[in-house]
Parts: sequence; C-alpha cells; structure tokens
Amino acid sequence: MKIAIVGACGRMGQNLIEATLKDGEAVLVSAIDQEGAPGLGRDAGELLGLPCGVLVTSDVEAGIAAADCLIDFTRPAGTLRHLEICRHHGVAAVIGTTGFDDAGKRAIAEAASAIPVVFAPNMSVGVNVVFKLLDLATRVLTQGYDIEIFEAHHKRKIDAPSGTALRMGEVIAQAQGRQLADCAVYAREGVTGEREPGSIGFSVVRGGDIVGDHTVMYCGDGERVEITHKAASRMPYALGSLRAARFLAGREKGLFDMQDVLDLR
Ligand SMILES: NC(=O)C1=CN([C@@H]2O[C@H](COP(=O)(O)OP(=O)(O)OC[C@H]3O[C@@H](n4cnc5c(N)ncnc54)[C@H](O)[C@@H]3O)[C@@H](O)[C@H]2O)C=CC1
Ligand SMILES: O=C(O)C1=N[C@H](C(=O)O)C[C@H](O)C1
Repeated sequence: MKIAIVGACGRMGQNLIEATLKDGEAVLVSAIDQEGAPGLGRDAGELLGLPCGVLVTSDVEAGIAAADCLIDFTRPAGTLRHLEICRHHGVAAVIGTTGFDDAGKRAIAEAASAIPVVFAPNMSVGVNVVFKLLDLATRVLTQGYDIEIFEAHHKRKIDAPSGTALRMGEVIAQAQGRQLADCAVYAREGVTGEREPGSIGFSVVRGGDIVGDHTVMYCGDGERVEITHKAASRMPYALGSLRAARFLAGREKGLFDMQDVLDLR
C-alpha cells in the first residue's frame, strides 16, 4: 500500500510518517507540505531519526499521483484542493482535518461519489468507542440529565470546539432524535439566565501542549456521570489513519468514517 502524507511537517504529519515507516505493510512514497514549510527538501524521516530517502515536497500533484492512498491532516482549504487531485488520479483519501463548514463537508461527500474516502474528526480507537458509549448513555440518561461537553487542546489548535467535541454533540443529539444545530450552546457570558432545558453546552480550553481531552457530563439531581477520553500522544490518531487506509484498499468509492473502519456501526 503506497501512502502519501500531506501536512508532513506538522504535528500529525510527523506522527504519520513515523507510523508509516514502522508499518510492515504500508510504504511511504510521498511526504508533502506547502511552500514555506520548514522541512521542504529534507528527508521526511530525518527529524524522527528514521531517514527513508523520501524528500518532503510541495509538488502535491506528483506526490498524490504516486500513491494508492493520501492521508491528509492539514487545513480545510488545502484538504479540499488535495481531494480534487485524488479524484483526478483515482487515489483514495483519509481525511483527518477538522474545521470544515457545511459547503466543505458537501464537497467531501461529492468527491466520495468517485473515490473512496474516510473522513473522521478523530482516528483513535478510544474516541470511537466513546462515541458508542455516548449513544448508549444518552438513550438511558436523557430525562432529568443536563448534558455538557468539555474539550481541551494545545495552544496552537485553530478550530473550536474540536471536531471530536462537535461529533460527540451530533451523536448525543441523534440519540435524542434531534439536530445538534437546534440545541447547541457554544458560549455563556454575563447574566445568561438559567440553563435552557435540553440544551447541549460546549466549553473549550486551549493551552500548552495538551494533546486532546474530551469529557461529556450527564448532570442529574444527586448524581453525575462523566465519560472521558484523554490522549497522551498523537500516535493513536496516526495508527488509526493507517488502519483507515488499509480499509479503503480495494474499494472503488464511498464516504466512510472510523465507525465503519472499526466495524462499530
Ligand atoms: N482526525 C484526527 O484524528 C485528528 C485531526 N487533527 C486535525 O488535523 C489537522 C492538522 O493538525 P496538526 O497536525 O496539529 O496541525 P499542524 O499545524 O501541526 O500541521 C498542519 C500541516 O499542514 C500543512 N498545510 C496547511 N495547509 C496546507 C496546504 N494547503 N497544503 C499542504 N500542506 C498544508 C502545514 O504547513 C503544516 O505542516 C487539524 O485540522 C486538526 O484538528 C489533529 C489530530 C487528530
Ligand atoms: O487539533 C488537534 O490537535 C486535534 N484535533 C482533532 C479534533 O479537532 O477533534 C482531534 C484531536 O482531538 C486532536
């Protein structure tokens, strides 16, 4: 399985390169980043102490064309452009980038009508199991429980709430037969009044090098249930991405997420 990684110089890119170079099956054929990225022209494994002969390039077209599957952890505008190139060359795509607007999500679904795509806000096995736990907990704890979602990430994260927190909100709203847009509360300040019954509140921390914490609280009268996931490293995201790439091998087209990859539907 020939893998191209875009965002190669980034936090996830470096973890993906390490995971791919240590994988017995996947072969790193391209490491791509944008003009001005610090590692351009250098060996993709150099900083990891794993020199591999693949140089980091900004030639996205050639980098993608050489691969069976692109793994993209960049920014929404870049990902959408890369997806068009994948489509042109018939290359599968694993998309970890978060922060898409509705038009961006529609563009991904449209691309997936021609190529196979895994698009998921969190590639870790643990978080995907938490999504299932939330579905169960919400079905049992809806009456009389106020639901709040908390997330904390490093100071360089640019989107909020995290894609994972938003997906948690969607899972919860769906389990209640509602749309998240109809019940989400993203900010509270000043004299807010009492809590809106049935709302799903979000709170966000940004600081230091926090890899990614997520907690959902079900706050009842006399008891509180908290379901928490904490990432201590980015490697679970990278290993999940490679698992997703393997899942796509041999598929012609279609939009999938990690629930499909992990057979959790
Ligand atoms: N789905 C998941 O499991 C996870 C998703 N993420 C998401 O992945 C994305 C990247 O996160 P990090 O690696 O922490 O960010 P980062 O800022 O460390 O790295 C992003 C890299 O992408 C490159 N880049 C940006 N735009 C580009 C473009 N148009 N073409 C080529 N390269 C481009 C940057 O130069 C940088 O090297 C974020 O949206 C984040 O939320 C992060 C961790 C896990
Ligand atoms: O930017 C990050 O770091 C992360 N982003 C993803 C998200 O927005 O949910 C996944 C993980 O929490 C780390």
